[in-house]
Amino acid sequence: MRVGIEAIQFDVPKIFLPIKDLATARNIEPAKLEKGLGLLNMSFLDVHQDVITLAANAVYKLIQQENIQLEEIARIYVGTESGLDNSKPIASYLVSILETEFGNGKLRNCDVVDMTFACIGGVDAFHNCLDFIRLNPNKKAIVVTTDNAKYDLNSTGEYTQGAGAIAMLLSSNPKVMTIDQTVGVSTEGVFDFFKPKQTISKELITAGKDNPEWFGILESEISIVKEQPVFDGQYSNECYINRIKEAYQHFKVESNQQKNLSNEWELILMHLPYCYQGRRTFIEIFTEENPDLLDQQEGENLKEKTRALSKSPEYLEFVTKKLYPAEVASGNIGNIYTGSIFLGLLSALYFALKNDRNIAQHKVGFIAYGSGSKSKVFEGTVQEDWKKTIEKTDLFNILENRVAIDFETYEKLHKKELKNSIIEPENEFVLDFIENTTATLLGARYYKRK
Ligand SMILES: CC(C)(COP(=O)([O-])OP(=O)([O-])OC[C@H]1O[C@@H](n2cnc3c(N)ncnc32)[C@H](O)[C@@H]1OP(=O)([O-])[O-])[C@@H](O)C(=O)NCCC(=O)NCCSC(=O)C[C@@](C)(O)CC(=O)[O-]
Repeated sequence: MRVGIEAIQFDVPKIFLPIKDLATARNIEPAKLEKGLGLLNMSFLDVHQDVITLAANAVYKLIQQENIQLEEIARIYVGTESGLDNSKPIASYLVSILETEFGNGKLRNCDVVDMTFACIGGVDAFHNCLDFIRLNPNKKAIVVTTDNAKYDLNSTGEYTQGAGAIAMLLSSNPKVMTIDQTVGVSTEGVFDFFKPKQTISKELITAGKDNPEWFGILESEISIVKEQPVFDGQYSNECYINRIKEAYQHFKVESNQQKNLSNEWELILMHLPYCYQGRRTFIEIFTEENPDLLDQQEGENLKEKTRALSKSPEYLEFVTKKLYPAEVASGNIGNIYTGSIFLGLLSALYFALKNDRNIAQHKVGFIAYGSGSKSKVFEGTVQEDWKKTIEKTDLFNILENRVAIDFETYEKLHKKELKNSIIEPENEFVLDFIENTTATLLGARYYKRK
């Protein structure tokens, strides 16, 4: 049976910080970030936004674009690692937001939930819903990924920040792409990047009561989830590489394909925690799959030869054809955690469309990663009708029309010091207020469309 992606949409903040401004302010050579890591611009949330507004905007656009009747949606599964509540999922917020717009009770029989496993939680929600459709081919599901990839100021994660949401309609009428059932997996329990509940003192909670970052904390409680992760950057890279190599091998075994898959795949879509992480990692697989090319490289040992191969015309041509199309949006947005791999998919398809590349019926490879850690590798096939839906997303024009903010504004937004929006919201969902007086609703978030 054919199941997969019928349509896709996205939402990102209308503001961004140019990476060279961050580099200058932090005394980092701009070339390191721009040429070394591939970073150009970084999306950042405006005052009226959070991960729920991003998710709601992406789903709203998907519903309008595809003229979806809410009653026909059997599932809304959210992948996120930026949950705003330890009990009530983002999916539940989406139900009330969408019903306010499209009619009360329309999602009463819809199964909704959030799934969390760092950046791979969106892929988990995606696979879960695809399996559901395989069992129920007459049903449809929406998978939403939404995250605010926020790191501490002055940390090595700071220049990899980003924010955004992706919404996908999954069905047995996959006009954009079919997704195969076989999945390669590699898992290991590690601490490369995580968001532990931070224990803080009662005094600090009282002092911070008016800080929106700590909303909803009762004075009797002493734990909060901090937005920013605890992480070890270079170790997380190591985990990323190891998991991906293992999942890739597992995929070959599971799918009975011992051939060179990277040759078979027309496009390769990887989780991109920053733009060039995919190309800096894939060289390891390319090396194993091209031993003759490796032998031709200069160098005393495997490490030196691999490095030489990574700069070779053959690898650069491979990167330009297969990896670069997915990098275009990433370099202009930053990490969006659970949505990063799907943003890569949208970017690659939009890029192919704009460059008149004929990719219908071609196979693409997905390589997902989530810290903690897990990688999943799987395949999809682009469908004949892919162009019509992808064109409607207007991806590159929307990115082009965003507004740059200066470094000072960025720092104030990061510290939540601003009260007024940088860009007045228009045709979008906004966080209206957070209840802070009624005891039984303390911390409840309310949204509206402006
Ligand atoms: C990712 C790191 C560790 C990077 O750390 P870093 O120290 O900023 O950069 P680096 O030293 O690893 O690499 C810099 C590159 O720039 C080059 N360079 C240097 N100077 C120049 C110059 N002048 N001109 C041109 N190039 C220059 C330099 O040569 C090198 O390239 P290479 O030689 O290796 O190819 C850091 O940004 C970080 O800590 N990020 C946060 C964690 C992270 O993103 N980890 C990635 C893997 S884990 C993951 O993907 C999961 C995650 C994070 O998404 C979370 C989740 O699952 O929920």
